[in-house]
Amino acid sequence: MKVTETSLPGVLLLEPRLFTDSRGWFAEFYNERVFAEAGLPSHFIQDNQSHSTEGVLRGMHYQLGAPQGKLVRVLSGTIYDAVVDLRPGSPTRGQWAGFELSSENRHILWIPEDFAHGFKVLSKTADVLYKVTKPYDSRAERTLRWDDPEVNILWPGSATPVLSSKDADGKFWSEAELPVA
Ligand SMILES: Cc1cn([C@H]2C[C@H](O)[C@@H](COP(=O)(O)OP(=O)(O)O[C@H]3O[C@@H](C)C(=O)[C@@H](O)[C@H]3O)O2)c(=O)[nH]c1=O
Repeated sequence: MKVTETSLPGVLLLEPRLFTDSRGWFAEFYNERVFAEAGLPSHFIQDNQSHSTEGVLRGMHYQLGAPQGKLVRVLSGTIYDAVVDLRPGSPTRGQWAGFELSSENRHILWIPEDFAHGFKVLSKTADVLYKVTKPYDSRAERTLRWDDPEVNILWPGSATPVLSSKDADGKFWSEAELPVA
């Protein structure tokens, strides 16, 4: 597994080793020992999958006071995955980073706790699978606006994304309840 640091400390891009033969390929996407050696959590309590059509944008989501670490990968299609650092005291708080994840590149994104997370679907459809470290808690759930002008995530594509009503009502950075130390 190749592990690459990103512009946001703690956010890691993982590339599993591919074993190719005449039948196709094989790869380990999660290995408890390898994750522990890389300093990543090796205990995940839930696997989630979502299926979306082109132009759908889900995000930017976080759980206040009950943060989840997320391990994100794409089973089919291509997404632009974006994270915003919300960590109290972090030198990169308020900064974002974006990554193209696809079933072709098989990249995996590790997102630590206290990041807002979201993605936009760039292919006809996309299936996204992600493991989380802590339980889902709808009361703790918060949405930061995908198009907040202060954070200013540069999403690919010009069309207005398809949003849930919850995400369309996301909070601007200036008014959002953010994690505190
Ligand atoms: C996230 C989640 C949702 N649900 C339910 C609640 C709701 O009725 C339905 C759809 O939920 P949402 O609209 O919040 O789904 P979605 O917009 O896909 O939410 C997800 O977005 C990505 C970007 C993330 O990072 C995830 O952590 C999660 O917040 O599924 C669960 O039962 N368990 C869960 O863990």
